[in-house]
Amino acid sequence: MKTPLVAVTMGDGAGVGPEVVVRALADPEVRAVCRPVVVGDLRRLEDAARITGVEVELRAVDSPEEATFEPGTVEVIDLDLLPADLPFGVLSAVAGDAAYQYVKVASELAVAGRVQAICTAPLNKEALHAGGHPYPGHTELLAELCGVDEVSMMLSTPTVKVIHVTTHIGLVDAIERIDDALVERTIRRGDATLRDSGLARPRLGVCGINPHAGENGLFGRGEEAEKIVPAVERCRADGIDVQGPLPADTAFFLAGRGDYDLIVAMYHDQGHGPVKVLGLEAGVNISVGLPVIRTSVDHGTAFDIAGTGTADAGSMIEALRQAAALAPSP
Ligand SMILES: NC(=O)C1=CN([C@@H]2O[C@H](COP(=O)(O)OP(=O)(O)OC[C@H]3O[C@@H](n4cnc5c(N)ncnc54)[C@H](O)[C@@H]3O)[C@@H](O)[C@H]2O)C=CC1
Ligand SMILES: NCC(=O)COP(=O)(O)O
Repeated sequence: MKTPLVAVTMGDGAGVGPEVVVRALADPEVRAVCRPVVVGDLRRLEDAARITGVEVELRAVDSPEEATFEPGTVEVIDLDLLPADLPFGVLSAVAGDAAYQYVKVASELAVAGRVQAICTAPLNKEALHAGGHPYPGHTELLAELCGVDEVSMMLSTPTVKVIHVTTHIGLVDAIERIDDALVERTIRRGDATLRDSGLARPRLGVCGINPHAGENGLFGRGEEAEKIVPAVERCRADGIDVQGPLPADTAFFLAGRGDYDLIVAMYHDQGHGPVKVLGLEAGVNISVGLPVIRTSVDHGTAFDIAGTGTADAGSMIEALRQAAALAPSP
């Protein structure tokens, strides 16, 4: 049986993306579960292979259909957008624009059904903006490229999974944006995703916004009662096994203990903080609500170590595995 075709975007060429891509695609376990085609810059990937000491042959192809997936070979749709002397670890508009172009090509391939999933290496949001693409991140960019209004970010680790009600907006704006309808849609999206992955009755815990989930009105301005309780009640009435609002720290403690399959976090750092404590290699970012499968590393461009050959490819390897697991049959 054929494994899924996965378009792997190289991310920001000045970051660790090229290094984690070549490392991950040389991993026999990854190659056993998917047929990867990189969308990026061939020369940059050759630099990364040299720096990391990974022995692979990099080969340009025009399309996924042309790729042969021979062992020891990594095939690349070479957009050739980066200057040969692009320094590692330095933010640039040219690398930000290139990162955008890789995602655009990968999403076109996925929407057309020519690959079964996208797996993204990290882009730098400031570089993306400098390159003329003012998206908060991949999630919002892919939503637009795929013609979808709302997508949720899920972080998946073996210990805990988190879906976010809001992500890339300021904290004051996030609290303003959260309402019961958005909380309800996020709970339903998270529940459906876990059911699709084979869990018959996922157990969800929903975080409050304020410390101690407001402690019955002691902290905050009643946001839990207004924005979260009605959503939880409607979902429970429909048979979803969801509890909350819970104090966020308690929610994560309980999830770590095994009481919940999925935590619903209200804002970016509420969900990301606990996941990052588990280690960079543990986390995979999954976009929930796109018409295509997209997974990603859960770390950034790491400009401080880019070009040194020390970047850990664990998150990229796990992101590729999960892309393959979630992808429809080719
Ligand atoms: N999926 C994506 O495209 C993501 C992109 N970003 C973007 O990356 C940029 C930099 O973000 P930061 O907050 O500095 O986080 P970062 O994850 O790039 O770096 C934080 C720390 O983790 C280390 N680190 C990161 N990845 C590593 C790896 N694979 N192996 C070993 N060490 C690693 C770095 O060296 C640094 O010390 C920002 O523009 C951010 O928006 C951040 C997260 C995800
Ligand atoms: N903190 C995760 C992150 O910023 C990644 O976002 P995205 O690029 O996957 O939208």
